[in-house]
Formats: sequence, C-alpha cells, structure tokens
Amino acid sequence: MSALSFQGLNVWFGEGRDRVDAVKDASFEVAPGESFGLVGESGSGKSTIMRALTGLAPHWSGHMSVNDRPVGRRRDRTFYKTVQMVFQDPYASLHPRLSVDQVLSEVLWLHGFGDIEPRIERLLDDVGLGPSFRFRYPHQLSGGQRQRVAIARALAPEPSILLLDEPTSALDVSVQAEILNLLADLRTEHNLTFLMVSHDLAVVAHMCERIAVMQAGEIVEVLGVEEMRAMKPQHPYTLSLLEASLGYRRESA
Ligand SMILES: Nc1ncnc2c1ncn2[C@@H]1O[C@H](COP(=O)(O)OP(=O)(O)OP(=O)(O)O)[C@@H](O)[C@H]1O
Repeated sequence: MSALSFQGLNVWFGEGRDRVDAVKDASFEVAPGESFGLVGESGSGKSTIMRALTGLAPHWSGHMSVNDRPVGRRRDRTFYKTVQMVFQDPYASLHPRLSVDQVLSEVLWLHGFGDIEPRIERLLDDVGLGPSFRFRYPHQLSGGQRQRVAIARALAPEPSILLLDEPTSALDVSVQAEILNLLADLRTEHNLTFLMVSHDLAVVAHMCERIAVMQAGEIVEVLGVEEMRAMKPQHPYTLSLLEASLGYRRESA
C-alpha cells in the first residue's frame, strides 16, 4: 500500500505558445507514515505537484492516488479529510477577520464534527498554543503562532497525510526550528505521512527519509537521506545542489 502515488504525472499551465510544462512525467510513491521531501531550484515544479494533487492546478495527466484510491477530476470530502495542506505564508493563509476560534470551528463544522469545543481546545494544545489564543485574531499573533494555527486548522479534519509547502521559509530563523520540531512530533503522535517541499536541504535532511530531486519539471533522482548525508547521490545535479547548500565550491577545470 502507498499513502501517495504519482505515476507519469504531467502538469501544465496555459495553452499553445503560452503553455508551461511545469511537471513532466513525474513518478514516485510515499509509504504510509513516511516523510518524503521534494527539493530543487526555484521553478522546478515542486509546489505544482502538490497543487495538482489538491486540485489547485487543474491541467494534468497521468495517475495520482491517495491510500491506493485514484484521484479523479473532482475531489470528494473524503479526499480533503485525508489530505490537508500547510502553506508557506501564514500571513496570507489566515483570514484577517476570523479569530482562531472561528477558523477552527468552521473547519470542524464543515467536516461534520459535533464536539467542536473540546476539539478546539485539543487542537490548540496539540500545536503548543494555550486556551488564551482561542479568541485572538491573526494580527494579534506572531508569525510562528500563526503557522501553529494554520497547522491546527490542517489537523482539524484528522487527516493522515499533510502536504507541507515550505512551511517555515516565511518565518523568522529563530522560530523555524520550533515549527519543524512541532511538525516532527505531530507526525509521530498522529501517525501522519508528510510530503514536504523545501529549497533548504538541511530542513529536508532533518525532516525526511527520502527525497525526490527536481530539475526543470522532471524528477532526476529519488534518494534516501543517508545517501544525501553521505554526499553520494547518483545524479550530478543533486551533487551540485548538495555542494551549493554546504557552501562547497566545485573543483572545476
Ligand atoms: N499559475 C501558473 N500559471 C503559469 N505558470 C505557472 C503557474 N504556477 C506555476 N507556474 C510555472 O510552473 C513552473 C513550476 O513552478 P512551481 O511553483 O511548481 O516551482 P517550485 O519548484 O515550487 O518553485 P519555488 O521553489 O520557487 O516555489 C514555473 O516555471 C512556474 O513559473
């Protein structure tokens, strides 16, 4: 069984001469409970894979499945109960006029939960925010606290899979590690599967067991984090990414 499967995925934007082939023939699987990273330079198609899965990029071909159920053109409520996404920018992803209580109540209500009060308290506790945060508005929260609320919102439907699109890159360096550690703890406590996009190889090495390296829309290599740490990738592009992230200079002629 796989939690997520992508086979021969192509995703494009626009038509004719304006067409951009953002993802080309991408294939990989993520096992239940695994944390899988997507890395690569800006514009290589990492976020587009997540967007295609969640329905935000409508033009795609190939095969995608969630818990071995094929993803079709329309996603039902079961899909969004199973798969939730945390976006890069908590400033943009939370509505400024909704309190934390309203944000969480709305999602819980949409997913048909009756016991909303205790669930809100538990969700806030899960993400390390006390009950005093419940009636605050986004402008009354720090960036890290906002991202905690966004994570609580993603956890509310009790998903088994979280899509994390650069979840710490908009945050102050001092809180990035806190949020990554929170996510790692939540993964264990809630038996979650992660698909994570990051341009930061150190983040991916810390969070993921396997990594797909993307270049210009294609997956050039899938490698284990141990091979990555040992600087032993198969593909020269991966090596150049690793060296760049470590500040090495290649000994080129
Ligand atoms: N809505 C869109 N319309 C047209 N082109 C798009 C759209 N969204 C993305 N693209 C293009 O698709 C390609 C892949 O973009 P994508 O955002 O997936 O890259 P990425 O690897 O996630 O990059 P980054 O790390 O900068 O977010 C890029 O060439 C981008 O310009």
